[in-house]
Amino acid sequence: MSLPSPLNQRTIVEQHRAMEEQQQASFTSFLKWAAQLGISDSPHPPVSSSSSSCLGHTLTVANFPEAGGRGLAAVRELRKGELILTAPKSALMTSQSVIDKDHVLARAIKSYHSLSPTQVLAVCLLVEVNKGRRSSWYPYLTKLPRSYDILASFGPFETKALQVDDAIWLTEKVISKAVSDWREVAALLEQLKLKPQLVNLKAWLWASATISSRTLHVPWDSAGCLCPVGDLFNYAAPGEESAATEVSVSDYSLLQVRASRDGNGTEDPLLGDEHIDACSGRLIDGGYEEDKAAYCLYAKKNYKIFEQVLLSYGTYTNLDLLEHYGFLLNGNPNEKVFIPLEHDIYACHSWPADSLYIQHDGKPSFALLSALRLWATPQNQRKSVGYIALSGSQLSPENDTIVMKWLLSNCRAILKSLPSTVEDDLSLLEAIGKAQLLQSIEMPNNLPCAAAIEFCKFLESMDLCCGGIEVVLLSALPSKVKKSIDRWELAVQWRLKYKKTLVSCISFCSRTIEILSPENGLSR
Ligand SMILES: C[S@@+](CC[C@H](N)C(=O)[O-])C[C@H]1O[C@@H](n2cnc3c(N)ncnc32)[C@H](O)[C@@H]1O
Repeated sequence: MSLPSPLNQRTIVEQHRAMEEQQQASFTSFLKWAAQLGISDSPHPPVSSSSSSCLGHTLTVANFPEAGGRGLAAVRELRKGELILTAPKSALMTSQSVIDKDHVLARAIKSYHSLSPTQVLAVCLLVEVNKGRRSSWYPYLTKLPRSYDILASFGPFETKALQVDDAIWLTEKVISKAVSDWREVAALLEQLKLKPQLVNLKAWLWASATISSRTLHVPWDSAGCLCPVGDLFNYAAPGEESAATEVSVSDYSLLQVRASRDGNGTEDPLLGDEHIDACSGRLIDGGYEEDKAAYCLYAKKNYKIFEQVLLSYGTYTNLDLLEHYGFLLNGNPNEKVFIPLEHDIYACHSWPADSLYIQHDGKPSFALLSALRLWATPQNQRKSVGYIALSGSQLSPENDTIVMKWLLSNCRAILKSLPSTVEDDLSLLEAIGKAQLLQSIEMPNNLPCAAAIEFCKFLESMDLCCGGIEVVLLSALPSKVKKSIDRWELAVQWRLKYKKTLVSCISFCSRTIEILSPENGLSR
């Protein structure tokens, strides 16, 4: 196949422009609709709901290709702690608000007591989508993404591309949970006589991903709420903003805390806590405020005009971000790399397993270092030095050398056991990026062996034979292939970050061993 001719390229550009204009017009009417619901970025919203937009005083919708795509930008300088968006309770889409207005759904759902709050909200969402233009949420529903890249949407090829057992295990677990959740609601969806395309697994995955990646926490429903416009804020890791401000900001999880969704919606005890700004004595990101009967969002830091205004949905590793939101961060300060630990390492301390990891900068976590120091101590001496290790202090240079050597050789062994190297992954990402940019898949002839094999396997998994093809235009391919390329890229990016952290750990251990060596005079 050949690349588009200049004439065809012009037609594509024109089509694209026409589509953008159409989208802009529909967004303008969406923002007007939101204003009518009482959503506003002004601390003093107009009394009548005749405003032509809910934005413009503080925020505007903008595109940030490098940080989340569609998001919200400041239209003026914002001060930390300033109210930036208010959405009254009536503008929040919750299970209750949908069920209250739909008697058929209310009657049907009564017989399904065992469904979790998240399942109920997903059913409500599908019911509203099924209504089409008749739904009072229609302007909002049409602005939701058509598909998501969260782990539950990964296919077998993309799952395998994660390469690391823990990540593959988690992906398989979330996929099978999504399938079993769907099976549990299948009878209800049938009973509600939704259109066939809304009762299948694909639709269920879409609804669950919408909830996973967009709901805000509300105190009365552990499934959270969907907040038009309020769900357009992209994510910044908590703590990132403190570098730019004087007061350190506490970590308040604004979007729904995921742990609370697991099981039967048991609340996370932290959710009851209000995380208060040390200066203003007020919620930092925001939350539902009973006295105002509204969801109120506040600037987490000072913003310059046109800067993207971000929220911290919570503290997440890159795997968590992929699981719940379908993206990952470069330089995520909360990244954790877990490595396999032998049983006797666990047996000699009481640190929780999830505290034993390698940090994003390659250093072992406080607990991992402490646990390894104890494990590297002869068993009969552990009791007497236990408190020193627990306090984070070095037991001896020799002990630390053993620990660093253990870590170093384990990181090396893990890297060796993985099917591709850092260099392979970098080449693969370049090839994937080129395919996305040129909108065509071409098997590059200079790929390293492991990357070339994977590229070929991708083509085969998409039923695009690997051997004979030269160029396949993405625009001519089903969206399934384009989505798969995006997810494959995420998987490669994730495993590359994992490997880079192990490489940093190896460097850290080598440097430390060097410093501790007798030649440096630090050994006793
Ligand atoms: C609450 S929505 C934010 C608005 C979203 N960009 C949109 O267009 O509707 C959360 C989703 O935005 C994207 N996102 C948010 N923050 C991001 C970031 N820092 N980098 C990349 N994607 C991000 C992810 O797809 C995530 O699931």
